[in-house]
Amino acid sequence: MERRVFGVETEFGLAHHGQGRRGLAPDEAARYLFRPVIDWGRSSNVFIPNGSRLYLDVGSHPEYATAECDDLLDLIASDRAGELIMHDLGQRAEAAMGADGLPGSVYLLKNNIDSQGNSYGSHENYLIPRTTHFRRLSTVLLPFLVTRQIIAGAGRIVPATEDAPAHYAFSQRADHMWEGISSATTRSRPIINTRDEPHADASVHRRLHVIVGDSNMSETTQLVRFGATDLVLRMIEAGQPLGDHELENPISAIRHISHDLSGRATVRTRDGKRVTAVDVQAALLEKARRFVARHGAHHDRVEQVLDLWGRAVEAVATGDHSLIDREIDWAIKKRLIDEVAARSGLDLGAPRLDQIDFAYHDIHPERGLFHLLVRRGRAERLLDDARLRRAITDPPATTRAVVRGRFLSAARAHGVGHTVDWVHHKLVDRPLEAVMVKDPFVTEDPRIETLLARLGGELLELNPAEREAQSVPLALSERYVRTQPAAPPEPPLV
Ligand SMILES: Nc1ncnc2c1ncn2[C@@H]1O[C@H](COP(=O)(O)OP(=O)(O)OP(=O)(O)O)[C@@H](O)[C@H]1O
Ligand SMILES: [Mg+2]
Repeated sequence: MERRVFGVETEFGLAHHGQGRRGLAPDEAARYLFRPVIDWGRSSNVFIPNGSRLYLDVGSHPEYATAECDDLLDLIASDRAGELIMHDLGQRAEAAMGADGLPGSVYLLKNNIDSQGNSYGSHENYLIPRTTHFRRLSTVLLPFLVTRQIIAGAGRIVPATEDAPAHYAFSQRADHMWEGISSATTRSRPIINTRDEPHADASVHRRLHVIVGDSNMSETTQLVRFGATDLVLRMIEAGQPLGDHELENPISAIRHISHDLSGRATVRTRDGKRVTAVDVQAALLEKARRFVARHGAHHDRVEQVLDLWGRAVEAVATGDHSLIDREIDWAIKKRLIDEVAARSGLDLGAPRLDQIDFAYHDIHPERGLFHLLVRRGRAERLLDDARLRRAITDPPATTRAVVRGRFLSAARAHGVGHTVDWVHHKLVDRPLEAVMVKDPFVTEDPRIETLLARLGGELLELNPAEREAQSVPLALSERYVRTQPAAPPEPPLV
């Protein structure tokens, strides 16, 4: 595909630590967290002006799904904006709890395992042509995803069991995946979910739903995670021969690989060979390099993706983690844990190191250890604060998220009931005029403008300072005000 749509959904861990008393249970804390969202949108499942979705399912893992992006940096910016939005909600929840006589601290973690061992996800979405052969997803993409943890894992201290001492693993999610490819619900945790909900023209496209990834704190790790996956998909789509690494048992392989930091653990392929994660990644990387040399780079970060992908594979193969310990989450975090362990004479089973593991994923910009490492120059960034701040309010400029953001912001300014999802745009009073935007690459739609024009009145767009000054979370700030009273509206069709 020349242009691809990407989206990533992140579920956050949530905890409340009470001051001088027990903290709130996570579901109660979640209710506080989403109070401004419900006040704003009358629901705990809303699309917001930047085109993304905020969602609180039953349970207590608030979710943010980025708007559709067709550019990797937009995707990373939108995902990082999600963290800032959650942090803003967290600070407000903390204040509201305090006002209700429940002082304490709200913790929001962008990781995948809570202290009870429950797992929650970071789901990737890739638009692919419907013609992509399913078989190649299992022979090429699945082995790529099973081994991708060595280049994009978030790392984790695994507590001691009867069989093994405490140790450091590549991945947070690996031990929590149960199937290879399946169309079952995401609850059964297939690595690739084939549920057919393309949010696009179903005769042309599929939405590939990848459940296996770890949530990343590091922007550079995200770049290699999404960028390498996109390159592998491009090669599959181009019909490029990529060898066959189909695994005999992807689920035992993903666990086995995660727990062996030497990268030398072997797993069996369907045709009886034994391969390591390094073998699989190095082979696909080499193919990708040749593919790019032949076809050219399709975006301006391709070289950076290939370079970092290469260094990550080399770091694991040689054990020289310093090649990536400012850019890849598992290595950034491991370096910190190793230093504290050495300085304090602790072994990996020590509770203090466990706390560091969690605190790395704390999204609080001052308290979170990943952010501290960035400030100390020990972790790289790709995007500046201004870009992240824009992504809180503005949709990515090159996809239909622009249309969604415009529609819902305008409908709000007009004070009319409306519903939207990834594809649909509807005014409650005019259900027959609902507009479906199936093409995720369009950025304007005359039917939407016609529909909005029927509401009469002029809208004035507020500038960033005016949006900041509103008393709601910035992500929920109004984009327009109406400057004239509405003309008597045209009667709806029904
Ligand atoms: N046509 C598309 N192709 C690829 N990704 C898309 C497309 N349309 C939307 N997306 C992305 O897919 C993600 C959908 O997130 P959402 O959480 O709503 O979906 P879901 O996982 O199917 O639903 P749920 O979480 O309720 O199970 C978003 O990140 C969005 O940007
Ligand atoms: Mg989702």
